[in-house]
Amino acid sequence: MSMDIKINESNQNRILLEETFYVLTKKNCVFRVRLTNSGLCLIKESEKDIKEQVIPIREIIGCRCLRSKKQTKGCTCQSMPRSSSLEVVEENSGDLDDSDISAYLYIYAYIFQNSKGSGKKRERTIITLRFRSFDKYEDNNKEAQRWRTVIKRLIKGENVNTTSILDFTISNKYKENRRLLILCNPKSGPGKGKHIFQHKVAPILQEAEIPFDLHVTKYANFAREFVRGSNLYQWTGIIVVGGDGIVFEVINGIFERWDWSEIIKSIPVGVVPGGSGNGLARSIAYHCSEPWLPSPTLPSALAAVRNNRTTMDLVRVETTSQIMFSFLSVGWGLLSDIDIESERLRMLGGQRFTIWSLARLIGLRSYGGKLWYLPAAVPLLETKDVFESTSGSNLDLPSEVHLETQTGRQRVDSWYSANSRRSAYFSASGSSYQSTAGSGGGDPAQSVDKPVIYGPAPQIPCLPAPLPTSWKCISGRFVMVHASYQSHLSEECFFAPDARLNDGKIWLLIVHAGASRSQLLHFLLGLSTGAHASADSEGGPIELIPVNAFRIEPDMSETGYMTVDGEHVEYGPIQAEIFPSLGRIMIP
Ligand SMILES: Nc1ncnc2c1ncn2[C@@H]1O[C@H](COP(=O)(O)OP(=O)(O)OP(=O)(O)O)[C@@H](O)[C@H]1O
Repeated sequence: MSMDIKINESNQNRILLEETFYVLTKKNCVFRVRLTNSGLCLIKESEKDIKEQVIPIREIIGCRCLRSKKQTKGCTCQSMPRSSSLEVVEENSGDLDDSDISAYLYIYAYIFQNSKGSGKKRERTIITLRFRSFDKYEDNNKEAQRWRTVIKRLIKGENVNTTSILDFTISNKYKENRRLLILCNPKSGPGKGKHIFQHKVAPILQEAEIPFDLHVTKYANFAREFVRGSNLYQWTGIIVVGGDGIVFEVINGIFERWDWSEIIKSIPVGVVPGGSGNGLARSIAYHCSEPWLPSPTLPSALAAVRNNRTTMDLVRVETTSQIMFSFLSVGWGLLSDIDIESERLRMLGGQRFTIWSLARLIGLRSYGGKLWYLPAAVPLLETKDVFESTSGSNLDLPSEVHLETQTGRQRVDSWYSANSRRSAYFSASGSSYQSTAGSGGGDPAQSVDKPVIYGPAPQIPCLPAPLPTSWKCISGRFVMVHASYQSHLSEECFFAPDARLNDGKIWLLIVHAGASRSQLLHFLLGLSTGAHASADSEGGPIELIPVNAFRIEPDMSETGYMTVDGEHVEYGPIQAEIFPSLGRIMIP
């Protein structure tokens, strides 16, 4: 066992490529740059000392080979000298400077740094390596391309050995085989979806040299129809730029395809937050210990370019008229009221929830009905990615580093197990269902076409059928019943602190009508920090219970709101069951 670890460690640190570079502006300063399976190591040797910094491969997102750009002649009356900053272009550009035989390798990294006060933060760093050891550009380019190929393969998670590097010649240079579908909602949140994509995501895709096709949604349900009707196999991933509503459309569009099981396994979904809630994007960042800063697009953009993906629990939701697959929440009562009624304050972004929470607390409502739930049998097992900080004495790299060589040198998927565990109760005989109403967002009263919903077969009795005695039942009045399968319902709502993307549990929060206003205020304030979720809540006025499935039967003499992933669905009986790890999601 320990032998294996040693072999593995030495493999991680074996030098794949090494080169010496010089900093033109600093005399007697030499950089030895090494590439190993675990990262890019910069060793700075000066007269005074030797310093070293390793940039882990997981912090590098891409690299590009470029040439220097032809200098444009300055105006004759120009008195200032031309800027010394390097201008580079693509190898095949008509604008390149033939007189410079150097090949430049630009390496783009987003390095974790502990900034004072604001905790962990990623800083963009560009390392420029100038290859000019040879007399001809072609030979220098050959070297730069070799480095590029090794770095790209390492980013993709491939294990590169020293013998294969010899094959990384120009004719065998790295070719990207990924292509992303971008679905961007221009109307999400404060209406900045397109801006976010152009300014925050596209530049990172360009640095990573990942091609993409951008489709801007034209109307509600556009993304759902697009996913349902397109040849998705031309893309290796789907990036959604928007809020949870558009993610809901994409996921349900997948389940409206007969080949849903193939698509859900092979094409991961990534989300770049642009909505007013952004519960999924926030939960992914939390799951991966990524810092969440005021404009939190970086973790999502990084997830889009990396090859990392993980499984995510999905929940099959059944109402009297439709079946849908949910990734975030099912709600009845207070939080759903806030979600739907605050729509009119959409322009305020996330603030709308806070303002409407206070309004609803003053005019508090409760709803009568029955709640059944099936408690989760197995306790939660937490798996968490930990970002290690680089050890040793750091170089404190600035945001740009220019270096150059010396001249003149010579799982068995859960839906299968779900099918095999089909209970004797469910009524549907296959795994496709016809909705009787328009499924998905918008006004539930508005009936559109009737798409077939495919997906795994249910494991619980269908909605009107009686439930087994193993289910618990509470009958009474509720301020709310809200279920979540993610840690965060929105950027500010830390709903289920112990929930993880794939913990296999639905976290059911029950607020009984007996809860006092001060308990409710305490509860609402605690939602932002997770303080509301105390360990021994069971039996109290506010309970948080992990379950596998639940059913709500509201008293139909009253009216109210019900939501699935923040989308309005018809008021009435509703039930939900977990399908652990059914989805695939991109993670940073
Ligand atoms: N071009 C469009 N015009 C009008 N509505 C659209 C358009 N594209 C998508 N939509 C609808 O906008 C709704 C809301 O979008 P989205 O979820 O992206 O933002 P949000 O509601 O602000 O965020 P969140 O769901 O996180 O609160 C979606 O349900 C979608 O159906």
